[in-house]
Formats: sequence, structure tokens, C-alpha cells
Amino acid sequence: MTASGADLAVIEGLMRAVEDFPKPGIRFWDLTTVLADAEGLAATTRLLSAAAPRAEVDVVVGIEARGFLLGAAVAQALGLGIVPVRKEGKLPAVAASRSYDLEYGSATLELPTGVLTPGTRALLVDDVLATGGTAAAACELVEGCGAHVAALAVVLELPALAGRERLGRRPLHALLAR
Ligand SMILES: O=P(O)(O)OC[C@H]1O[C@H](OP(=O)(O)OP(=O)(O)O)[C@H](O)[C@@H]1O
Ligand SMILES: Nc1ncnc2[nH]cnc12
Repeated sequence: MTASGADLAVIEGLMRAVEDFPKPGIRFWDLTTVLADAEGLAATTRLLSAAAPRAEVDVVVGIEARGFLLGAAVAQALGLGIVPVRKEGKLPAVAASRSYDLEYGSATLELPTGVLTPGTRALLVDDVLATGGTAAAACELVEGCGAHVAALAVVLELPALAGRERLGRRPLHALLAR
């Protein structure tokens, strides 16, 4: 088995599905058991970081809330800083907002002022890509201030929900699909 194959096996062995959360009919993929495990966090960080050769990315953007945990680990591994894209009402200084729908509701994301400048190359990090509403909104916020989405890295893609199609030509790196 390759090193990355071994890392994937660690992640697959630790993640779990929870039925009917947060609503009936939703199979929720829970990565808390991956992140709570030292090997699980290390394997996830290695594989997500591989989505971005250092020379092609200037900053990591983490999407609230699970993308904060993963994004900070990836930023540290790549020697970069991290910018949080937050849910509505959490940031003291907001550059722009975007509302969107996701698998089990709707929400608004906000980008802080003064942290992304035109031309900055960003690696966006989150745990799950489902409908792609969250990721598309985050990409639009980043691009709205002139920065560039170098890639989006997620642990898990749910292909049945076609989130990849919402991203257009932006590069997506998904470690696993379910
Ligand atoms: O592709 P989508 O259909 O948009 O769904 C994916 C998003 O849903 C989850 O976040 P959630 O909004 O539940 O927020 P949380 O991380 O704050 O719990 C997940 O962490 C992604 O950000
Ligand atoms: N089924 C799911 N599991 C985990 N996170 C999600 N975000 C949106 N849909 C999800």
C-alpha cells in the first residue's frame, strides 16, 4: 500500500455515518472521530496539504466550523496563515456576505475585511462537499475581493448531491467519496 493509501485507510477506518441527523433522511458523515485521533488528524492533514504545493498557494481559507479545524492544521503544515470564512454575525468587520442553501437548510457566510488582497492564491478547506452551496459561496466571497481560488480541498465528497458541478472549473481535491 502507498503512503497516501495507508493514510486514506486510517481516515476510512475512523469516520462514521450517523443516520437522521440533523433531520430525518439525512445520513450525516461525522469526522470528529477522525480528528480526535492523532493518526487520523495527521493522515488527514497530510493528504489535504498535498492538494497545494507550497509555491502555488499564499493562504488557507477555512470554512466554518469544521473547516477551521482542518484548515488550521493544513495551514500549519504548509507554513501559511489561515483566513476564516464565518457564519453570519460572528465577524466584527465584514468585507462581503453570501447566502446559500445546503443539504439540510440555508445559511450565510461572511469574509473578514483586510485579509485577502487582489491576486492572493487561496486554498479553501472544509470537511464535506455535499450540494456545494457552502463551497460555492466561499469561493465567490474569495473571488469577490480579487483573490484566486487555487483549489478546494475536502475530506469527503457526496457525489450524489453534485456539489462538484457548482464549483465550475475550480480544482477540487476530495480525499474520499460516499
Ligand atoms: O455542500 P453543502 O451542501 O453546502 O454542505 C457542506 C457543508 O455542510 C457542513 O457544514 P454546516 O453548514 O453543517 O456547518 P458547521 O460546519 O458549522 O456544522 C459541512 O461542514 C460543509 O461546510
Ligand atoms: N451528509 C452530510 N454529512 C456531513 N456534513 C454534511 N454537510 C452537508 N451534508 C452533510
